Amino acid sequence: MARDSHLKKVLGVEKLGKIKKSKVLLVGSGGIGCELLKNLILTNYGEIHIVDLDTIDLSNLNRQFLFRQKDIKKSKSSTAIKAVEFFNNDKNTILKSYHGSIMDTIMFPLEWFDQFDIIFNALDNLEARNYVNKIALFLKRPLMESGTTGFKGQVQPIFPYKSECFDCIAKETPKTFPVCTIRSTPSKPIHSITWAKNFLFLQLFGEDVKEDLNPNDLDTDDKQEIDALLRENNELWELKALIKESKQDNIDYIYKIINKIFNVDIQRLLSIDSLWTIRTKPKPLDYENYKIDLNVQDDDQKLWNVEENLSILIKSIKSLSKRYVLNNFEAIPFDKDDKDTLNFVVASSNLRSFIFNIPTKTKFDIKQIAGNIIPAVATTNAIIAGFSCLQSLNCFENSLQSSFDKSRLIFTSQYFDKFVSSSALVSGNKNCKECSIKRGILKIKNGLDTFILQDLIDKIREVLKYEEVSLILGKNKLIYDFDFDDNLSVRLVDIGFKNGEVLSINDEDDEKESCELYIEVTSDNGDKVLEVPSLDIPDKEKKEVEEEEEQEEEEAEAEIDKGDDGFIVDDDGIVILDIDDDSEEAATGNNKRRAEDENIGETPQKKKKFNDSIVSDQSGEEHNENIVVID
Ligand SMILES: Nc1ncnc2c1ncn2[C@@H]1O[C@H](COP(=O)(O)OP(=O)(O)OP(=O)(O)O)[C@@H](O)[C@H]1O
Ligand SMILES: [Zn+2]
Repeated sequence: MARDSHLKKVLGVEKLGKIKKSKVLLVGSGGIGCELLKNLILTNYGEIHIVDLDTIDLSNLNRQFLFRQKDIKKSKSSTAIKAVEFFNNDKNTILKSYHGSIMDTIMFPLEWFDQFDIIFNALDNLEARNYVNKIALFLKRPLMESGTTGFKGQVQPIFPYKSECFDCIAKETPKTFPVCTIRSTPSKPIHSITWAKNFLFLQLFGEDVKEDLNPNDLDTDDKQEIDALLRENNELWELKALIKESKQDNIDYIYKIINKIFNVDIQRLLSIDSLWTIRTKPKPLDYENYKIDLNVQDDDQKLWNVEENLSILIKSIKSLSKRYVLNNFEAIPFDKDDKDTLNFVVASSNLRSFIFNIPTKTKFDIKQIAGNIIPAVATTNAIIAGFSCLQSLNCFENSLQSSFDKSRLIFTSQYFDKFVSSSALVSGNKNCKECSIKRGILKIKNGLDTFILQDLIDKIREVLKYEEVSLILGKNKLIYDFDFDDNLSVRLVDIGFKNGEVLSINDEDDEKESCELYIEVTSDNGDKVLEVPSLDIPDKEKKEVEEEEEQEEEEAEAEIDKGDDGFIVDDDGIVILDIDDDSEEAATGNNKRRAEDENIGETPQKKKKFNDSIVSDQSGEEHNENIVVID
């Protein structure tokens, strides 16, 4: 009761009344989700449904404060709602949990989402975030998007078709390196680690498929270098054969492997003069000069010397080979928590770094890098969840415009003099593939196995006023266009129409905008229904004129309205975070190697690259001045 009167004072009777009547969806009950669930209950939201696909793991307990040791292996969402009963002792809030992926269209069809007034995302991956963003667009439902990575965090209130959506700003893609940098001319610790984890380890203990190296993919025009790489590839295949035949009491094969990788291959690279005109030459490593001690400690905080790295590498190869042979040559996956795989990567990457005169790293550091770990900070999650809840209160304004005006994008960073900053919401990106097009629901009732594609196309022409269309089902299945009419008399069910699929409609004459329809399949004992929504699809030209007018209006408004609303406003002061900017821009001409060396990029034609998952910020979002988010 005390909470209720306090909330009344802070929020006002009217707003609190609306909150109490609201039903909201919380997606994810991990680091942010646990905090957010508590906040939403303490704000007296009427009904909260929480979805998570996972069970509780020991590593969650340090920050997902609703979970205890006894809960390990239990469903996150149901455990979370049991734990919060303590805050919900007046039963003010109705709670419901679901164990499953939010992208499961059978468990969570669009009409299920439709019951919610606000959606909160507390997810850790791009795919699910993109999916929920799309759902919010279909239903025009406010979405509070949030994410953290270490000290960095972000809350993005999304008002579909009014503010930027989650996809309006391109997300960082995993960082990649040219094959040649990794295989021939590494210059940073990350290059050595990527080589050890994504090349050497896979070659020796990965899937039993010989890597098919295509010279066109190599980002180099140097014939000698290409020959060296191809030869190295074949020889590695032979080394794998050595491992397969290995006998545990004889480790000569390990010395052969080490000699080949750290000596013979390096000698071969050294013989290619063109590589070393401006670079420091690598120094081949002769293992015979070092004393091997198989009892050496693999201390994770200390930098290992060459002898220690060699000894630990030998030990790890020995142990991995044994596992490989015992398991009938089944691939061993790299796992940061698997001592042998991690030691292999640490020691071999450090040895490569010694050879190429690159600083070495501790096991602790390499584990973070190779395991793609940015430690989650409980406080950042708590702060971001707090802001997500606070921002949701703006959904209860009397107009969408007012909700938009009051809401802020919130950022946290690792800079303590600017730990929190915020900026106003902006309109959606006109070129956003998600929110620049119209959306609606295609209702198919009792007729999935009756209606044929021709029926649907007739309706599309009649209702949406397209003349000639092309249709794509799901991500990329072309089911009809001007030159492809094979499906016209095929039943929708046989083409692949099903509940939760999305149908993209494009104008073959390129006069009208495209649109997307969510396919909703239902059945009862009633009539057969095939209903295309009327969407008023704009003409492309007309849309452009409207957009220009809109932009002029916005600019005029921005001139007048320069006030702030009491938040910590710091639009100009948004800090540029440590995004590594040796990104790969396009360079022209054949001089690929030089372009890369001078850090001015490389050719856009390059196809094969090593994927470095480290700095990938998988679910990452780039915002304003390179603020990145996730978790
Ligand atoms: N498609 C999805 N549907 C439902 N829940 C999801 C989906 N994808 C991710 N999640 C959940 O979102 C939550 C994100 O929380 P968090 O970022 O703290 O991750 P975590 O898996 O709990 O922790 P960590 O990744 O650090 O071990 C997780 O509980 C995860 O299970
Ligand atoms: Zn968008």
